[in-house]
Amino acid sequence: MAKVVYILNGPNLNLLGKREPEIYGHQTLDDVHQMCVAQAENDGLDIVFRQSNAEHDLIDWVQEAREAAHAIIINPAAYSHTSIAILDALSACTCPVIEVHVSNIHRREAFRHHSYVSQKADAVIAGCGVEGYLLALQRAATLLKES
Ligand SMILES: O=C1C[C@@](O)(C(=O)O)C[C@@H](O)[C@@H]1O
Repeated sequence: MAKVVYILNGPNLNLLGKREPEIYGHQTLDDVHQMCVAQAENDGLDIVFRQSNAEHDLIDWVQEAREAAHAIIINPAAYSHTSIAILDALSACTCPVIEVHVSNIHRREAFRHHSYVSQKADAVIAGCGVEGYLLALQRAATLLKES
């Protein structure tokens, strides 16, 4: 049976492609979803791809992934910098967690430099544009092959 990777996206990522394209690029979240489906197929992985602007949805989905996923890829967006609750939910998971940021958060405003989620993440990918999602999937596939 194929291993399952949850790919969770936080607030405002529904506006990818329209929002600050000079920072986040021109590809939409739907494009990212399609790219991830194609790569996951190559790696023999099943993906669950979701986005919400609500912190509680992300927490509920991480709790769901705790039972259902073999790995979690998460772009918590602005909640990276504020949400101890998402960190706690991820900390309750035993599967690999990979954090993705489209932009290089370390080259931006100081308030973006710290991510609570990074404390739990096995890997952090930032500044690779939406390709970061594919790199995260590649890493998840490697970790799942090793396990
Ligand atoms: O919404 C986002 C997107 C982001 O997570 C990124 O993907 O680069 C970076 C965050 O600082 C920001 O709040």
